[in-house]
Amino acid sequence: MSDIQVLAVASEIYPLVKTGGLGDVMGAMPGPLAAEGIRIRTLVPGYPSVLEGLGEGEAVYRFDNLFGGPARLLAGSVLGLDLFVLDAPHLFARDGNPYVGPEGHDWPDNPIRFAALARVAASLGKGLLPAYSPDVIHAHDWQTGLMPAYLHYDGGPRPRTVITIHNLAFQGQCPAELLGALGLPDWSYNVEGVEHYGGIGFLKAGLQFADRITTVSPTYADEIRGPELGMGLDGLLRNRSDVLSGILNGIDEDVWNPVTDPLIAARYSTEELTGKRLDKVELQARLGLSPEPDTMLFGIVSRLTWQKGLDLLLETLPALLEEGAQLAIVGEGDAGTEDAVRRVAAEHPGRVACFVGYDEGLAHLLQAGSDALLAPSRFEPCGLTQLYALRYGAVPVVSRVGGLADTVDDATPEAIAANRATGVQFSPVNATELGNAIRRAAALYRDRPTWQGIQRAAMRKDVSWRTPSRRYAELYRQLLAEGPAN
Ligand SMILES: Nc1ncnc2c1ncn2[C@@H]1O[C@H](COP(=O)(O)OP(=O)(O)O[C@H]2O[C@H](CO)[C@@H](O)[C@H](O)[C@H]2O)[C@@H](O)[C@H]1O
Repeated sequence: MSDIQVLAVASEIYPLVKTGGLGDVMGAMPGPLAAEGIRIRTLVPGYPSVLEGLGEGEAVYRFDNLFGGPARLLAGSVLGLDLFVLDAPHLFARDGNPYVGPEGHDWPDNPIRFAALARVAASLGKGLLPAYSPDVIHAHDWQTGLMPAYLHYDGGPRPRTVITIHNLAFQGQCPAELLGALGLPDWSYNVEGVEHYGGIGFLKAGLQFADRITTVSPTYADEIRGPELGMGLDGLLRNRSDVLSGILNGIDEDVWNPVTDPLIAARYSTEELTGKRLDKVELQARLGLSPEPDTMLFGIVSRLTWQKGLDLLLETLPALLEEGAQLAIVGEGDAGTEDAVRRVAAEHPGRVACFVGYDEGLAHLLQAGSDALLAPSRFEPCGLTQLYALRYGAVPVVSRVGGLADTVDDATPEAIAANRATGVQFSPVNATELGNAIRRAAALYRDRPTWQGIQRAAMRKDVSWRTPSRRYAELYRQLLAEGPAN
């Protein structure tokens, strides 16, 4: 079987640029997929951190005027990742977060910035570089949603297309007046085209025109077909049910491995957990929690948004403190939630601590040092922090939604007896049930042999890319077996 060439396009890729799980997935997928005969090259924006990581790169195309300024397409490889980097200084030469400016608001020209990215991906599918012709173009999230729409309106032969929803909450909506500026024809503005609730919907356009739609867990693939979690796109997703599927994320086992992790204080394995205790002491010291290695420590590392249920956790805090436990929070996000987290930490010195900001090393230490990892999300397409937690023996305590439901085995008496319990699940998602789950986890923690059994089962669980990469390879092969796109 010959290799399949896939052009992936996304606005993040770890380790060059990451604000959350999207970056991790884009950085982790190409390696395992290569073993399945899938060659992935990823097109990403030339943010300063990306250009710095790329070094020289080879200029393979020059645009005199790409959406308002000159640009270059660079090709190169970084740490085994084959990249195209869109060096468009008028769009991407901005420090800090890729999406928001220093005042914390979205960059006003985000529609143009990401239309340019999608346009270049589509053009690569239409022969921009004679030496490179991808079989499939795979878009990820709203930033790249216009790619299948451009190919549709360009007409003529084109590669097959896939779009993956990493988070339906972010849809990329902009005013209809931008249609021309985005390079879309007048007739694209209708409900069967790019129109979405009286504007232009980037993600909507992708979902409308991609040959296949995937999301990052089977349960989320079901949930988004319903009005509750469909976020206004459930009707479209129901109509396209025959091409929609859920493929779980895996983790990068080279980056997230407690046996080798250089970012934690002490390394450990399923057989030898002593190091984990040292990591807990280090985490307590780093965050200013009382140095109590035997006290149960709950951790959470998350974007601080409504999705992630931080407000529920703060409401449930009395239950956690009544159990005598400690809480470590690492995250950044909504200003109100950031303030609430700081306030709670100040009110409970030594018992609750937080780091408000982004710190990759601390995220690793939190996984290594926590006894239990909280993920009380209201919805969760897949979730990576509970997968890292499984690998690091930080027993996940999660809401039973999306990928959390699919990846954590609840510690029922039967599951414990059968040695397959790997965490604690709760439902429905509210503060009362979260409180009950925290109490249940604390009771299990006090029963040391049972707790260690759960920890070890968690650490042994396969959270690698092995199965997911087979599923993606199958998807690409099925798509190509259907013959030419036009
Ligand atoms: N303050 C901080 N400092 C350091 N690291 C931090 C951090 N806050 C978060 N992180 C890191 O960001 C990543 C978060 O990934 P998740 O998949 O859990 O959620 P996210 O909502 O970003 O991703 C979306 O996309 C992914 C990928 O498909 C889906 O799994 C998920 O459900 C969906 O919401 C983890 O690597 C975590 O350690």
